[in-house]
Amino acid sequence: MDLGEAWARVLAGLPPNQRAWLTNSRPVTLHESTAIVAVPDDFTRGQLETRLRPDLERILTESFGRDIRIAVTVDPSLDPELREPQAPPQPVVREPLRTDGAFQPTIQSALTDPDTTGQQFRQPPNQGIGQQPPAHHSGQRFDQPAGQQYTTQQPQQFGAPQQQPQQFGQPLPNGSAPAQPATEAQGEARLNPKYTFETFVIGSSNRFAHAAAVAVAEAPGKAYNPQLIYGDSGLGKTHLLHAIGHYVRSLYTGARVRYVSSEEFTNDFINAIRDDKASQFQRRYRDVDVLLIDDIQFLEGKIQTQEEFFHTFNTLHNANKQIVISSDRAPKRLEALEDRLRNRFEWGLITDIQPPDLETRIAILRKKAATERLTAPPEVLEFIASKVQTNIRELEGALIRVTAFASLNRQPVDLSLAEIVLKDLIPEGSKPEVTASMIMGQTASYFGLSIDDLCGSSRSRVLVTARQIAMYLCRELTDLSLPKIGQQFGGRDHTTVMHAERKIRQLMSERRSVFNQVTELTNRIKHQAKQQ
Ligand SMILES: Nc1ncnc2c1ncn2[C@@H]1O[C@H](COP(=O)(O)OP(=O)(O)OP(=O)(O)O)[C@@H](O)[C@H]1O
Repeated sequence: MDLGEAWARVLAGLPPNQRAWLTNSRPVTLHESTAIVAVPDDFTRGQLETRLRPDLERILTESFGRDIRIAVTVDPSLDPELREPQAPPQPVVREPLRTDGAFQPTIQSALTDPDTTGQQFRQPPNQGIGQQPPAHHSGQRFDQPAGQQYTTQQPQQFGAPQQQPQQFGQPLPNGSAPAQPATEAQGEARLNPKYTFETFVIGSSNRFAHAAAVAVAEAPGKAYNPQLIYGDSGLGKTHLLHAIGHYVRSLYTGARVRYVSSEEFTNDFINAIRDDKASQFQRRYRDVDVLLIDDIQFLEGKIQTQEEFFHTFNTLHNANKQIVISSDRAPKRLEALEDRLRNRFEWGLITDIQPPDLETRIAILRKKAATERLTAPPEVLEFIASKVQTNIRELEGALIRVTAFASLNRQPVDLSLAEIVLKDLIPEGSKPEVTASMIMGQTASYFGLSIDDLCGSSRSRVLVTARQIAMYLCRELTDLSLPKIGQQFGGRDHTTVMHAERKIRQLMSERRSVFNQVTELTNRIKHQAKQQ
């Protein structure tokens, strides 16, 4: 059965008062267990997401013989009143600019063979894994050099009236400059300039999440709301959240975008209560057009913060503002989160990211090497990609180690050198768990310091380096988030951890002593983890 047939059963199976809501709706596509349905306006979407959802999902589940959930997207062109009665004949354009929100073709064309009717997502032929989606993707070409896609020459005004879809950002000709300087984008929105769609490598493991993220950025508040991206640590969730933020800001002038980890949200909330600044806090998170909230699992068990986030969510959702959430688990498995929050997450589109396959890992390394100006021949990239399989952060870390070692020794990067540097990498799967306290303990004893020294405020040179190495290793060897690592080191801010990571990466290729210290410590820590 295809989605069209199943949808006919839905229409036949509903009572007339419910069926009326579906008059101008359209089933778009089925991806795994998610049926995407387009409706003409936000009000209808609200009805489908709440009142009609149980019946729709029941009939679809019966039709397909497996659990199906719906994700509802707004496509204003489905509104009969907005259709042009007699559109003048148009010349045939191979890659038309979309003016109606652009989200369904985006997600569909990114995932389907252009020659099929698009009822099933599947990998397009001729498309190498790890490459960009087809050129017709949302009317833009994807074979342009990095930095030239996803940008517009004249960003559109944000908050255009809903019935005027042509006001939404239209991807404009290629090669145009970003609408806003990176510094501004980094400021209020707090976005990492490196995490953009251009630097994100697409493979079968993340294609759906990526396509949905592009769709959401092109039509914030309309395409899918909320979008939830889940997957294991280091697979690119944060990267996608930031990429959405950048792209929205380049498409819509004045769009208010805010990225926050849920730990920061929690701390901010606690401080606001303490300092009696609740209304300031609320303005910060509610007066935005796009809220990107990372690692939502940290809200588990935090009742008051969940309550506050629930209201933030409702305020934004009611005002058709976009919410994008990341989590390390599917919402169903966020057991210590209140039902009403979990339930709201299910209103939108849930997308997962899986560990990348070998070709995608190689493509990621190739891109990383190009952006960081690291030189490594293909066989070395393949070797690294075959050694590190489940965490992209570790994959990048391995590349940095190999190239840093080569530069220190003034040797070319080749296979034998890579084998030497990575010989101690323990095969994944049997990977023992490394904890922050192990790293801190080993680092402290290696440098003849105490844990208190690492957590304290002394800025002597040895101490600063030791502290930064320990933070770097926490980043590389554990799944801890930046704020969590900051907390371990005497409640430091997450930006301090980011700085430490950058600093040590740099020092490793400049100072042999630092490279040796990091390597030696890694071995000791992994050895200890194996013993336990
Ligand atoms: N598909 C990809 N293409 C290019 N780089 C990627 C991709 N996926 C992840 N990365 C890189 O891998 C690193 C880790 O990614 P990121 O921090 O987004 O992971 P995460 O899923 O948010 O992890 P965590 O749950 O631990 O926060 C980043 O440097 C990111 O740029």
